[in-house]
Amino acid sequence: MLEKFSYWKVKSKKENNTDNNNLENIPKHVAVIMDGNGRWAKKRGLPRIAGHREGMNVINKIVKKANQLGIEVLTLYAFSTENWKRPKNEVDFLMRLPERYLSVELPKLIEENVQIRFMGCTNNLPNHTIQAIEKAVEQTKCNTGLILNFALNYGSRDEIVSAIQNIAKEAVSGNLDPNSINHELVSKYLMTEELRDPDLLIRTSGEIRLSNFMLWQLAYTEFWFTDVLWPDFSEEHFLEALHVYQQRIRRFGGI
Ligand SMILES: Cc1cc(N2CCCCCC2)n2ncc(-c3ccc(F)cc3)c2n1
Repeated sequence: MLEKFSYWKVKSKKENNTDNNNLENIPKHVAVIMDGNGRWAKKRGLPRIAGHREGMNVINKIVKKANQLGIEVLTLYAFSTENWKRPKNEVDFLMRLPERYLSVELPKLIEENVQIRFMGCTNNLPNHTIQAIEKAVEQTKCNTGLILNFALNYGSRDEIVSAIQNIAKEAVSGNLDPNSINHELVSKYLMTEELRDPDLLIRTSGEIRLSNFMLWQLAYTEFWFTDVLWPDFSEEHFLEALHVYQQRIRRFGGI
C-alpha cells in the first residue's frame, strides 16, 4: 500500500512511454489538485497571484493533451470552500480567473469540442464569476469531446451533507424507500451525478492529502503525487502520471 502513496519523480523521456500511441489503459477520468501556485511565486519573490496566473497558463497544455489522448473527463480543483479564508485581494483575483481564462480559451475549447462543466456551490461566488461560467457551460453543452469539469467553491463534505439532506427529504416525503439507499443512489445525489468516478488523481506540490476533494468519488482511485509545483507542471509530468497509472493497472488489473 505504501507504494501507492510513494512520490514519483519525473523519469527521463526514454522511461516514460505514454504517448499518443500507447493508449492502452488510459484513465477515462483524471482529477487534478492544482497545488503549489503560492509557493512557486514565493520562490521567485513574486506575489502569490503571480503563481495563480502562471498556474492558469498550465491548464491549456494539459487540456489539449487530455483531449488528444481521448481522456473522457478532466476535473480541476480550482477553488475550495476553505479558500475563502485567504486574503481578500487574493480571493478577488482568483474570482476573476474564470472569466479571464474563458475570455481567451472558450473559442478554442468550442473548436476542440470540449464540454465545460462546473461543480461547486454558487453561493458566495460573485455574479461576474457565475455568469462567465454559466455562459461557457451553455455554449459547450452539446460538445461531445473531453468534459472539462472545474471544481469551484467546492467542498466534498458539504456535497455529501447536501446529498444526505436531499435523500432524507425524499424519504420523509414518502418518495424514497430508505431500504433502496445504496452506493449508486448516493452517487446520483452528488454534484458528479453523471460522471464516472476518477480513475487517477494527480496532486502537485508534494502535499499528500485530499483537502476535502471528492472524498466519496475517490474511493477506488489511483493517486499520483509529485513534488512539482503546479505552475511547473508540464505535458511530460502529465504523461509520467498516465504511464505510472498504466503500469499499475497492468500489474494489478488482472488480479
Ligand atoms: C478560481 C480559479 C482559480 C484558478 N487558478 C489557476 C489554476 C491554478 C489553481 C488555482 C488558481 N483557475 N484556473 C482556471 C479557472 C477556471 C474556473 C472555472 C472556469 F469555468 C474556467 C476557468 C480558475 N478558477
